[in-house]
Amino acid sequence: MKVKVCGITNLNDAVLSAEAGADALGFIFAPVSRRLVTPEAARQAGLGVGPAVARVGVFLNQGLDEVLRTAEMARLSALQIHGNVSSLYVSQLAAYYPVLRVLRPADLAEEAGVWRADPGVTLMLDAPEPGGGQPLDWEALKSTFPAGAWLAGGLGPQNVAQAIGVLRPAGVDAVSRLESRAGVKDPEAVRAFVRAARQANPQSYPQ
Ligand SMILES: O=C(O)c1ccccc1N[C@@H]1O[C@H](COP(=O)(O)O)[C@@H](O)[C@H]1O
Repeated sequence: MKVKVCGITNLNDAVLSAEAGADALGFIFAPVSRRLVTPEAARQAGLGVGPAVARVGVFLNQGLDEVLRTAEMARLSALQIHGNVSSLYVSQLAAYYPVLRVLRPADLAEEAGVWRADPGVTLMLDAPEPGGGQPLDWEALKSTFPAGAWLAGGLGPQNVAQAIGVLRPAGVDAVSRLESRAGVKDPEAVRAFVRAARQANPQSYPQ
């Protein structure tokens, strides 16, 4: 299972997250975000942690050209795509980068099946308001959570093990509960989150 620490805005937080054992760092380019980062800052932070850590750019309803130009400038290794976009849009991006396609629970029935046979697109379930720190109803999602999907939404050191036990996601992702303030990581929260995710045993919660 992969662990992503999102909302990275500086080299120091990138290094502490990588040293804590994160498999992926998230850089948010959605203009509405309180963790908005420039491509240059993302490039410096992402390249500062070496080749083993994925550098995921987060986008929300942004044009294809803007996404691809930003990805190139920031030296991203993958794209996380939120928003009301077409499957053609996602497929066009997936021709250049591995894609995490973020869906809300309400979107699952309509869109989850589209990507089942596409290895270049991985689903991630998140709350309707991304970056809001609101957990999903994991029990309610048990019957529809797609195999191989990642999970986000209000995850932190205190609840990630339970979420893993209920849904067995292929990856977990968090931002709000890992910060001392928007855009700045709390080192101990990051370390505790990665540790809790790594130690979680999917068999340890009654199914
Ligand atoms: O965090 C944001 O500001 C944000 C803005 C626009 C799109 C995505 C954003 N964050 C993503 O939301 C998940 C869940 O956040 P949280 O842990 O519930 O606060 C986060 O991992 C980002 O990928």
